[in-house]
Amino acid sequence: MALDFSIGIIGSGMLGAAIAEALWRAEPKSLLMANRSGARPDIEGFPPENVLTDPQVLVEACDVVILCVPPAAARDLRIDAKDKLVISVMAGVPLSELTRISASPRVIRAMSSPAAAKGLAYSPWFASDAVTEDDRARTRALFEACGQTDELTDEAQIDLFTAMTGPVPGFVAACAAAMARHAEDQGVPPEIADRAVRQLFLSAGQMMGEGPTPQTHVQEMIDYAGTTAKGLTTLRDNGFAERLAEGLAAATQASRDIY
Ligand SMILES: NC(=O)C1=CN([C@@H]2O[C@H](COP(=O)(O)OP(=O)(O)OC[C@H]3O[C@@H](n4cnc5c(N)ncnc54)[C@H](O)[C@@H]3O)[C@@H](O)[C@H]2O)C=CC1
Ligand SMILES: O=C(O)[C@@H]1CCC=N1
Repeated sequence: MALDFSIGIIGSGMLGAAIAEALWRAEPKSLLMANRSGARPDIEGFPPENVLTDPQVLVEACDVVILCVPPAAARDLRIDAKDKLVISVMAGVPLSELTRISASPRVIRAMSSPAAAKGLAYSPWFASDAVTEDDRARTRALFEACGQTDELTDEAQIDLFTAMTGPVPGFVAACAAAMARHAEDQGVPPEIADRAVRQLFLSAGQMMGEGPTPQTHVQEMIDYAGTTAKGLTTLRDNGFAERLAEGLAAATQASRDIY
């Protein structure tokens, strides 16, 4: 679906600017942004006059409004968007609050990531009862311009994805950093460890973007019974998945507690 509707983004920080970059590339009918300073995001060809300082002026000019301010700022944000589709990508702000903030019954709570700028975000979303099929089509189109997207049937899972896919490179960076540190501990110069690990994660990301699932990749390497199998089974037997799950659960809980 073409972005044949007008879109406004309130908040043009790291995430708002990344989503705007993706949407601008998809040539929407119109794209406005609002922030407190009126500063223009660094997006090639984005007209400075499309950046406003009054969120309500933006709302009145748009069919779809995306809320992208910090969760703490959402407490004081009030717009009158009662006949608009309102989508939030804010961490931890519940669906019920979105109607209070915007006066719209047609609200969507979503998660996305700054990888949207490269068209690589994963953006799951959960819709209120009043959201129409037309709204759903627009939401899908908008998030497909940012990468991959899914509609969820359980709002609580948005907190899980806030932990898992909202931060990019997030938990994957933690794994890369641990590998680089191990190489350095074995005497590898830091710049070589850094280059090696970046190349590994770049190639791994591309290989896992298609083909077998990650679980299948792991099982295939274990079944191959070579050097990697020894390492993977050691990780498995020492609770790697369980420790990672603890980290994700803590971040998920932080999303539930933030607002
Ligand atoms: N940065 C990230 O990696 C991710 C961020 N998020 C969520 O996206 C939202 C924005 O995060 P960032 O872009 O990182 O924040 P940021 O601090 O980089 O930018 C916040 C933006 O909101 C604007 N703003 C703040 N208060 C405002 C108000 N009352 N009215 C209008 N504009 C206001 C600021 O001027 C700025 O443009 C947050 O709710 C965060 O939880 C979600 C996923 C990933
Ligand atoms: O860490 C954070 O709070 C933001 C929200 C989701 C990902 N990053």
